[in-house]
Amino acid sequence: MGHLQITPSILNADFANLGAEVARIPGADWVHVDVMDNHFVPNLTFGPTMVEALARSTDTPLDAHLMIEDPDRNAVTYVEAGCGSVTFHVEATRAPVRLAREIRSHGARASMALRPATPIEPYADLLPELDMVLLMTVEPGFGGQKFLDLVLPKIRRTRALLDAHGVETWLQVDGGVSLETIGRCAEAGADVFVAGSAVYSADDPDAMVASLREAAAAAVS
Ligand SMILES: O=C(CO)[C@@H](O)[C@H](O)COP(=O)(O)O
Ligand SMILES: [Co+2]
Repeated sequence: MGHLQITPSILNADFANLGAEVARIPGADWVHVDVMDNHFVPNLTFGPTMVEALARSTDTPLDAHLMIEDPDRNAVTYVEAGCGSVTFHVEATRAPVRLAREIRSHGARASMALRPATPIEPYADLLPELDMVLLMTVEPGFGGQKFLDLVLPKIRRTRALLDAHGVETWLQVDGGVSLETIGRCAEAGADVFVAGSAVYSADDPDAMVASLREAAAAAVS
């Protein structure tokens, strides 16, 4: 397991002031940008032009979560826009190995996301091709949803598969992560934590980033 990282999602931030919103979380390891196309999920956010502007506004690396159809066609655009990590959904791609290799060859970390009901086992042999696996702990599409405890066994099984492969692949969880739920995720084996509403509904978002980090560390100490 790598060191514990906190990756705030700007989905619940003020979209009219994104540069300023990101400046409120200097303690974040990454900024998580949720790209939604209104096809793969029933919500629409922003595309590469916005992401590129955001990348210029901060030194914190961007972690793009692509909830789009046909990521095979568009994922590299987000590397070119300045993202240090690009996550595609396995349910949306025709060729996950080719896509992961393409993202890596353009210089970004390659990551693959699974919806809550998608099992990890069919993809076990792909893990060495990936820098990160993202397990969704809500149905993708919206911030502020309730954490799905039913994903916890899959987090444990994914951690066991990663350990069995002996790879450095990070294990990210996304959806409903808060002070109340982050300990369960860490204890199950996650090491990268996306938190949207928990961070941006806090009076002091950066203090919440620190508190989340402490809560995750306490669960595995
Ligand atoms: O990808 C998604 C939602 O589809 C997430 O990144 C959420 O935006 C996280 O928000 P919270 O569940 O933490 O409020
Ligand atoms: Co996300």
